[in-house]
Amino acid sequence: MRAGRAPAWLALEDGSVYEGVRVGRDGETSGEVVFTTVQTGYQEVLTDPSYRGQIVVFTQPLIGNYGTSACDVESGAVQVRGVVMRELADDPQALPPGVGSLEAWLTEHGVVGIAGVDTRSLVRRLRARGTMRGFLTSRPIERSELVERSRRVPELGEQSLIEEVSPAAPYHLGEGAGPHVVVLDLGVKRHILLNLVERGCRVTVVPSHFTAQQILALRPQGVVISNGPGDPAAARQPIATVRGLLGQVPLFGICLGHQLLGLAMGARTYRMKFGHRGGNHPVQEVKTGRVYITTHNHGYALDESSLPPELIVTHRSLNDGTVEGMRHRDLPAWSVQFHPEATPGPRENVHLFDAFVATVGAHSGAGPGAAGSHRGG
Ligand SMILES: NC(=O)CC[C@H](N)C(=O)O
Repeated sequence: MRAGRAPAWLALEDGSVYEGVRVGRDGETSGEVVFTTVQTGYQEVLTDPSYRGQIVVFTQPLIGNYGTSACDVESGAVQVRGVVMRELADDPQALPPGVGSLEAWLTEHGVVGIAGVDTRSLVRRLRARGTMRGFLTSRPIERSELVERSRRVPELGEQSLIEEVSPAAPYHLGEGAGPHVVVLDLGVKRHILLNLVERGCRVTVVPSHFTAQQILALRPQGVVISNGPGDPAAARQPIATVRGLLGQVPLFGICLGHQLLGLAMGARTYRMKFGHRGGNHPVQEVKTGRVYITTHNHGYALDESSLPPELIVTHRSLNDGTVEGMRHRDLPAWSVQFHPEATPGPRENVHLFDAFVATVGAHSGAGPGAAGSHRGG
């Protein structure tokens, strides 16, 4: 990292303050401080709408070493509230010609960041005490005031994060000959949409306030309930929507969508101590015993003891036993807590999109989603 950078500070609600150097925009920001163990894929993380409201700490000590690209984004904006790293790779000579630097990209997107932080100690603290709220600034402020500001940050459940990332109006993608799939967009990652389009689906993306009736009126053959930010239990309208869709059309829930499927059926979610975020989480498929290395980004999970008997657990985390996937015993509805689109991360679960598209095809010809009754997506 180049010398002579301006200072910056990160304060946590437990009273600790980390000093480092400023990266990105001059200014201040605040949010829930979480860490991810991805080794590559910093742009995918920073643009994933599920991180809305959060300041992300990278455990990988060197960030930015392969620059930035327009393909590696999960949405049109940087979604995190702030970024924390050990070392920023900021030597422009080290990048191939034409490849932009991470710092220029962060500055362009108005992101406030800090580097030079002992991220190992910070992550150990977050693991020991649990996720905490934080305040990040490049302006010198009294230490007690820094900590006080971190304590004033609203909890995720008190913020309308889904509304911030969901589109204002429906839109269409894909012109393939495959099924018509509606995506309830609660902050969907771009690569979930691309996986559907690549499989020939005609996709209608709808805003988070769409009701089950509005969605069924579009005559979908399948519905994907997307990932998204915040506390799932606070997402009242989407929970009601999932309840109304269940049994009417095949459903596939991803991450937040998985939690909402459980909540819609009366299960409970809880806030995890420090969550799962990374590209290296082992998940076991219950039926086969097979272990997959998967991409995660969740701070909440379904309480297995609260699941109704109709919901069968299909996947569990090998790190801590968290429910990572489930299916409905009788209806075409299933979900995963991890990210099958795998951006960033191992692609070994993209076959779940094949399974969904095949199920959607198999259910066409009966009910409101009949292929022949589709009026154009
Ligand atoms: N990636 C997601 O969809 C995250 C879901 C939810 N906001 C959580 O943190 O658990």
